[in-house]
Formats: sequence, structure tokens, C-alpha cells
Amino acid sequence: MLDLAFIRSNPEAVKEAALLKNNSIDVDALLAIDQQVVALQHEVEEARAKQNQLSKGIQQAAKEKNAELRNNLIAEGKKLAEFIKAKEPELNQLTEERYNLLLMVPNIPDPSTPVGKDEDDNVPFKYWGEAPKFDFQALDHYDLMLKHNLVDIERAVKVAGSRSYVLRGDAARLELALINFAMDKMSRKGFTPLIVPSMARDFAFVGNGQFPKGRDQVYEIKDQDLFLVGTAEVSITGMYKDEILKGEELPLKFVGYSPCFRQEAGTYGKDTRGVFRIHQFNKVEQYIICKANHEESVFWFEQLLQNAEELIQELELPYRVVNVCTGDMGDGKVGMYDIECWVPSEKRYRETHSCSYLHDWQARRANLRYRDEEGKVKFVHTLNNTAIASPRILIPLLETHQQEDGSIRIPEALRPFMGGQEYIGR
Ligand SMILES: Nc1ncnc2c1ncn2[C@@H]1O[C@H](COS(=O)(=O)NC(=O)[C@@H](N)CO)[C@@H](O)[C@H]1O
Repeated sequence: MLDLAFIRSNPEAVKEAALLKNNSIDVDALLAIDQQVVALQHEVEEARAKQNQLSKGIQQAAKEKNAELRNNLIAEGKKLAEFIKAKEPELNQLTEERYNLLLMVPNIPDPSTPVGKDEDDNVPFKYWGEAPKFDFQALDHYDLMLKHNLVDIERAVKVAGSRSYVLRGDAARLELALINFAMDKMSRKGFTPLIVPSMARDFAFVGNGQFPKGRDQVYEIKDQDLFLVGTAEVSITGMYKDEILKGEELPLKFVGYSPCFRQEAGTYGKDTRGVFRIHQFNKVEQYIICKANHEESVFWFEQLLQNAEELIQELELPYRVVNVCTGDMGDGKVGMYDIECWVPSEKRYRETHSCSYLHDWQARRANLRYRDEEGKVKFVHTLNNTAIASPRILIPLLETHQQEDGSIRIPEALRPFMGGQEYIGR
């Protein structure tokens, strides 16, 4: 959510952002409702002020035993009370309408964001590692998993329906190793490890921006104000709601693990082979709450990206980083980088990480605030990036490190988390 004062004084900038982000918000309609709310608020406050004066006058008239004046003033007070009673429902309804429109207003993208329609317009700006050259018939991740009995999709589908999977044997151990590898490295970087709820209340999804627009992607717990999170970002965004943090305790740096659940509505038929796009997966999430300062946000944006790059480099996976364009970045982002790992079987890069900074767009929605050194209460800035998301990361990992004998080399960095094991399938 943007500051209403900013929208009032910069309608054109907001309209431009909406256009760039394929966002259909009608800024003029929002401002028209806003003017009605302000006018009505003014009328009701004036009436209340008059009521206060009248009650003083009534007391005074009673003291002076002036019954006629007292009765006139009481009658006037009744008329005012009726006026307020009549206006309040209209004021509440318009205020709610304005709030619901405010939730649909996109953030202003940073000028460095490429203008574009969709992911095809994202701009790669960094490459790392050489795509492996196999002098043997390389297998894709699903065939590798079947070969080593590392997955059971049929039985998973029996239990949980489409886009589900069972990881078996060393794949199950590999996923846990990857989660521990990420949590361990990020903890040593001073990020506080969290294991957060995968169920959260509506306000947390409004807070991170998943609601109202992305409601169709979320599983709901029947008859409770609880929904399954698609990312620990939702749970962490909700944790500090309504608190006022001390400036000196910022930035808060979290590395949060949670199972993640996504309906993947609208992706029918896409990425149906293997474990690329599934309804439940595990993710280790980097999350920053920092002071409301653009330079500080940009610093952490680069840091979160670098943290993820270090993890991927230790996994010895070739990747590239793309600057996500305005049409693909979503409403809340000021800036967004995706990391895409090379997938040999597809001979292309595929997204494995997504890094964003949002200024105070989430903080306004979730009411996350801090007191700065001058004692002023402000909304914080928030940022997030994937550290590791599995099993998707297993795809480049298994394919890239497959050997001619069909075994899979476990990267050095992961071995301590796999009991020192060096290969799968040997
Ligand atoms: N349906 C899915 N199946 C498997 N992995 C997924 C799925 N959706 C997302 N992921 C993984 O989770 C990563 C982050 O998801 S994201 O929506 O892009 N971004 C976020 O959730 C942010 N909170 C940063 O992690 C993706 O890059 C991908 O690696």
C-alpha cells in the first residue's frame, strides 16, 4: 500500500506505475472517493465540535437557571446527533471502499527496472558457471530420480492428487541436507533462524500482498481464519504487526524455514513432468526488516542476492541473474531480481530464486513500524529472497552433477549434511 498523501500529490506517478505493471486500478476513482471521505469526515468532526460547545452551553444555561435556552440547546444537540447518526454509516462505507482500493494500488518501480510486459522482457545481467558438456547421454531430473528410486509420483498422486510427489532415499536426505546447508550458512551470516507456521491469518496475507489479488493461489482452512502460506514471507510479515520496533534494533535479519503450499491456479499443463511446479514444497527464506531508507533497502537487496548466489555457487550450479521487468514483478515490488539455474535437459535457465525489495508497501499493509532516533514512528522497509527452495533446486542439482555411470556427485559443500556421502547411486 502507498501513502495516501503520496497518491494525492503524485497521481500521475501512480497511474504510470499501474500502466507499467498491467494494474487496472482507477486512480481518479480512488481520489474521488478520498475527497468524499475527507469532506464527510470534516462535516462529522464539525458536528461533534458543535456538540461539545452545546453541552458546555447547556451546563451554563442550567447554572443560570435559563430553562428556555437550555431546552433550545438540547434540541439543537439532538438535531446534530441525528445528523451524525445519518452520516456515519455512509462515512464508514466510503472509508472501507477507499481502503479496498488502496490495497490494489501498486508500488512505484525503481527507475532501474526494465519496462516490459512479461518474463520474456526480464533482462539478464549476470552469468556464472559453464553449462556442463556431457560426453554421454545425459538424463533429465525425473529419469535420474526414477533410475535411483528417489521419487514416487504415482503413490503421491494416489494420496494427494496432481502436482504431488514422494521424495525417497537419498533425495529425501538431499532435500534435508539442502535446507540445513542454507539455514547453517545464513545463521553464520547473522540471520536469525526461524521455523515459522505454514498457517496464517488473513491479515498476514494482506500484509505481504498475497491478498486480495492472489487469493486464488492459497489453500483455505475451512471455517477458520487460517490459510496455508505459499512462502514463509507471509508468516514473517505477520509476526510484528501493530508493534513499534526500536530503531536501534533494526535491521532484523531472518532466515525462515517453512513448508509452502500453492494452488498454482492458471498453470494447467505447465511444467507437469517431475517436481518443478508442485502444490507443496519446502523453502528457506531470507527476510529483512530495515529502516525506512532507500539506500538501506538497496544495500540489503544486493546482500540478499549475494547470499543466494554464494549458496548456488557452493552447489556448483551455473546460473544467471535477471532484472525482472515491470510487467512481471508484481504490485508490491520496487525492484526484483530472479536467479535462474541452468537446467541441462531443457537447455535453458529456470527460476530457482526471487529477490525483492518493497520499501514500506508491505509495512503499511501489515502495520509494521519502528521509532527512529528522533522518536518519530515510521513504517519499516521489508525485503525477501529465496535462500533454497526444494525440490525445484534438485532439478539443476541432479542433472548438472550426473556422472557417466549414472551416479550423481554430491557437491563438497553439501557432504557434511549428507554424512560425508560423496555420490548418489554408487
Ligand atoms: N509451485 C512451486 N513448486 C516448486 N517450487 C516453487 C513453486 N513456487 C515457487 N517455487 C520456488 O520458490 C521460489 C520462490 O517463490 S517466489 O514466489 O518466486 N518468491 C517467493 O516466494 C519469495 N518469498 C522469495 O522466496 C521460486 O523461485 C521457486 O524456486
